[in-house]
Amino acid sequence: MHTDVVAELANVTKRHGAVLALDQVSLGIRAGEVYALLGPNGAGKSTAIGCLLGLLPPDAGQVRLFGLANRAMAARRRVGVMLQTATLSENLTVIEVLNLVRSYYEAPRSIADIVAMAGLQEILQRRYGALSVGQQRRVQFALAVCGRPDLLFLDEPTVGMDTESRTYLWSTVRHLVGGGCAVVLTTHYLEEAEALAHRVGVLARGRLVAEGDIETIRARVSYRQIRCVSGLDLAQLSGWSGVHDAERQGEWLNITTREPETVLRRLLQADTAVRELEVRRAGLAEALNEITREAA
Ligand SMILES: Nc1ncnc2c1ncn2[C@@H]1O[C@H](COP(=O)(O)OP(=O)(O)OP(=O)(O)O)[C@@H](O)[C@H]1O
Repeated sequence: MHTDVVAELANVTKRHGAVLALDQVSLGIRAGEVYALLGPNGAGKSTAIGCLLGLLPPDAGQVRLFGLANRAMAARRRVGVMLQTATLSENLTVIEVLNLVRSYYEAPRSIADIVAMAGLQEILQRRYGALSVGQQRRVQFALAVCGRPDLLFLDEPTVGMDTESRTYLWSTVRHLVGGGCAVVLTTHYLEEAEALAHRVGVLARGRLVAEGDIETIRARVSYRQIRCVSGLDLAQLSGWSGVHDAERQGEWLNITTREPETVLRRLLQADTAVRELEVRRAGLAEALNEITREAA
């Protein structure tokens, strides 16, 4: 085991009735990293988080936080959580909610720090229940960090947030992680995983089917995308050797291939007027699709 692992699932299996939600999953989250847990709906991400947090007892395997049993108070004190649902009193103002939750901790962050970290300046005196979804999300983030956690769980943290709030939260997360905090992130915004994650774990049908940094995961895709402006006939092009798929968007051609060199040579010969040529590896989305398809 890595010495700086702060949260760990070791061979964890968890069933919900007949559904095998986690199938012998082992993973470890290290201090100072963002670990993104990705995968399609129903893959087992929330179940994995529930097990790590001690909300769901595993049927088999071990769960440890900071090397301790995850229900140990000494471990739980060091954890901050922002789940998808939060039950907070609608009638309290934001500052009242913050002060209430701060009172649970021996050495909470100062109000000024929390306000700056979550961008709450404008809404401190507003009633929580009257805030927009994105504003409530910012308050929930503030509550998750107010006890100075060493391990932070962010479950779809930026759902409902506008672009500016999202970017703001990302920069705060980077700052926290720079200070040694570990973050477990689940998100369906792959842009968010690409922006934040040091490592990614991909769950599919309860199994951890891939793990590594973003580049390693992206490298699992064998396809390349060729994009260019060309007047070539789509039907003809689709029949070329090496072309997996081809589509036209106005004057643009998008070609998917596993043999970019072969296709490029022929393309340049067939159309000497080709412009705006671009070849790229498929993105994280295509990689995840391919990985979960293989797993199925
Ligand atoms: N309380 C429950 N009772 C029965 N089945 C459940 C329960 N909770 C989860 N499941 C099932 O376990 C599997 C894993 O669910 P889980 O919520 O962990 O997936 P997820 O990856 O978090 O999905 P999503 O992206 O939709 O949030 C799914 O098939 C789900 O239907």
